[in-house]
Formats: sequence, C-alpha cells, structure tokens
Amino acid sequence: MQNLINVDIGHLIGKEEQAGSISPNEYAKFAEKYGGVFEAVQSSLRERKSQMTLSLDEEPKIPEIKTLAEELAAKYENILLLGIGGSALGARAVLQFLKGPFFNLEKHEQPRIFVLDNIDPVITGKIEELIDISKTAIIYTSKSGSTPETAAQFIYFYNKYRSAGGDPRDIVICCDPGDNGINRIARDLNCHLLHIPRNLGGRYSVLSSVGFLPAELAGIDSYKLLAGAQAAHAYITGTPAGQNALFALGSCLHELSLREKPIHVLFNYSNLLYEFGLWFVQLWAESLGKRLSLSGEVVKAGTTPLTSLGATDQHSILQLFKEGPDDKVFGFVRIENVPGDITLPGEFAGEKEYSYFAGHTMNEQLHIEQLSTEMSLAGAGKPCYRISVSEISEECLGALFYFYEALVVYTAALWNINPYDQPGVEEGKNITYSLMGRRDYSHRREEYRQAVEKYDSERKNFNLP
Ligand SMILES: O=P(O)(O)OC[C@H]1O[C@](O)(CO)[C@@H](O)[C@@H]1O
Repeated sequence: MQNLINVDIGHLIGKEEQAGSISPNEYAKFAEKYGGVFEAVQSSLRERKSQMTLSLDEEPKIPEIKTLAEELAAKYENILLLGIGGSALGARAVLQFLKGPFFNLEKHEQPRIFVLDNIDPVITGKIEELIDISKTAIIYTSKSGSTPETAAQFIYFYNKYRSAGGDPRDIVICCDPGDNGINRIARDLNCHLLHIPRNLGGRYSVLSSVGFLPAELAGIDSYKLLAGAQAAHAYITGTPAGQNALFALGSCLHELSLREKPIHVLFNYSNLLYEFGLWFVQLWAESLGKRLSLSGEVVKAGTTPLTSLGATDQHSILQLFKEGPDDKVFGFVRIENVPGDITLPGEFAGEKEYSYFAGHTMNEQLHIEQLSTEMSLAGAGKPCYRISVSEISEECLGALFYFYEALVVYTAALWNINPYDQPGVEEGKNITYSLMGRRDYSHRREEYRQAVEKYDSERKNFNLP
C-alpha cells in the first residue's frame, strides 16, 4: 500500500489545545476513543461482511468482460455508456485517470467512449450528431433498472439503434440480478447481461463490471485495478489501528466534523483526478448524509463534500478557502510521478516574471503550488491532509477507490449510520414517476399534482427585460 498511495495527516493535528482543532494530546487518545469502532470495521471488512468488499469477489468475471470488450471493440467505432450516479461516475473516473480527457480525440485501436449521464436533450442531440448509431455499441448500466434518466436514455438510443438496423444482441445491460423490467428486456433482446452483485451499492460498484467493462474497452486492465483494491484491503485489515492510515485519517476527520468543520474539500492536483473528485462527492454525500442513526435517532449526520481542481482553482475558490468561514477540512491529492513530465525551456532571460522557470518541470511546479497552497491554508489554522498517489496506474487508482470507500464505511460506523442506503433521494424519484405517468405510481399522481400547484402558487417571480 505504501508503494501505491501515501497518506499524511500531520496537519490535521493542531500544535496546541485550540477550539476547532485536534491537539496532539487528544490525538494520542484516539486509540482509546475510536479504536473499538475501528477494529469492528476492520473485522467486518476482513470477514467480508461489509458490502463494499463484494468487489473483491469480482475477479472471476473479468475473463468474460475482457472477451466481451474485445468483441465490441472489433465491431464498433463507438461505445455509448448510459448510466447516472454510481453507474457512470466510477467509469468516468477510471477513464479520466488512466486515459485522460482527450481519449476520444486520440488515434488508437479502441473505440471512442461517450458517457451520457444526463437527460439533457442538447447534449443528447450533440452526441447523436457525433456518432453513427449503427456503429455504436450501447451499454445500459443501471443497478436498479428503474432510474428514470437512464431508462429514458436507453429507450431513446435503443429505438435509434434498432431503426438503424443494429443487432440487439450486441447491447450490454449491466444491472442487479432480479425479476424486473431490465432483466426481462435483457432476456427478450438476448443481449449481453452483466450482473452487479445484489448487495453492492451503485456508488461502490466501480470495481465490478460497471467499471471493468468501460475500462477494458479503453485498454485498461481490470485485474490490475482490482489488485490495487486488494492491496489496500490487505493493508487496511492487516495494520493495527495505531499505524493504520485509515484509522488516523477517519478518526481525525470525524473529530473535526464534530468541531464545526462541516465541509470536506478534496483538492485534486491533476486534471486526471477531476472525475475522481466527482465520484468522491457522490460516495461521501449519499453514504454519509443521513437523518437517522442505525438505532433510529435523528442525527443528521454527514459533512458536505466539495471537489476542487489544483492549480486551476487556486485562482477561483481559494480566496474563500483561505479567508472565508473556518468550516472546512482540506484533503489534497497529488500524483508523485508522471510519465513525460515537461521541462520548461529558458526564455526571456531578462524578465524576472519569466526567467525563473528555466529547467523546472511542470509536475514540479504543480507540486510546489500544491505545497504552497496546503501550507498557506495550514498556516491559517485550516486542517489539511495529503494523499500522494505514486503514479498513474491501475493499481494506484484501485487502491485509492478502495481506501475512500473504506474511509466512508469507517466514518459511517463512527456516526452509527448505514453507509449503503440513500433514503433521501427516494421522494424526488417518486414525484417524478408520478408526474411522468408511471403506472404503478398513478395512485399518487393527483396528490403530487395538487402539491405542485400549491408549490407553484407560492413562487415570487420577477421578470427581467
Ligand atoms: O444504478 P442505478 O440504479 O440506475 O442508480 C443510479 C444512481 O441513483 C441513485 O440510486 C440515487 O441517486 C444512486 O445511488 C445511484 O448510483
């Protein structure tokens, strides 16, 4: 694990007793305070009782996924991945970290991959203009099979694909096993059906066929992604609390959340980590934002995740981070070694604003800027931690995914909440189903229609010219 990622929590701890920060003395007592909960989490991970560990059993499915990816890549120019939330964000993070943002513009053997995770008609139309649907394989990923945005995308593109003479047997459906609409459609179409383990929640599913198939289609090795997660698992479950990065970071973050630090910022210092930041936001928010504890008390748990991109956001939101409310914890993520680092040439030697760059590399500058920002925030009393990813590799990313999933699971245990459900998003879905006319929600349509009427009547509108 040390070789894949390094976790530094030194600057989450204040130098002395101070409201809003953790003193060294308090930190020394964490083993006594949180050790029991941590060890319980360690055993549930070790014994594979925690649902996130279901990913570790996904290895036997990889050969089938590799074969499918090869077949589709040989036959199709494009892949259209339809999914939302956990059914898209992990794949986006994998593709961005390992292939970069310009993958579709580069020349390579693999098909171009378009991830459509919204029902924006303008973007949908643009994608349609860009691809020839008859040369496009559709992957429909939805754990539940009932998410309305993805279902709408699927019926739209299925209709286009079929009209263009596409072979339904080449469609891939990736979902929960079960006797429901999506499984029936998959069977009727006789298309490729990949099942996600029933108890592996969507936002924990990147290390399953949900992430593996898009990865393989882009030439990324799923075995290596999983190997990184397995290494993180071995480290997390096999290292005693006192030396365990997960224990140190999770305990500090929890303690700080109780001390008026309700916001957790993940400041990623690489464009390659941009999508990882979005994946983190969903994982953290849906897993930890809970009204009720496991024993039914109202706890309103959770801290608000934000993601930022360094160095870019040093020139936008950093001013607020530094001088605005003292309500945040900052996690910096950076990549230690990048291939093809760029050395800056010497130009304009007479000009002080330009001459100092000569001989420095871009990654060196990025690291110096990351350090400067971290030090500037820590110096102003803001708690900071740093994750250093050793390189751009499948193993490192797999370890990073698994580490953050385990961090969430440990944090949930400290709050005594369920990290695997998301009751807060259900009401909005129910209203959508009713208003859109889904037949099993028709009994509530009138109730919701009246509620909408009342809600709209309370608006105070101002028209601008
Ligand atoms: O994979 P599904 O079932 O389509 O769900 C997509 C997303 O919707 C949610 O259920 C709720 O927003 C997420 O938890 C999930 O990742």
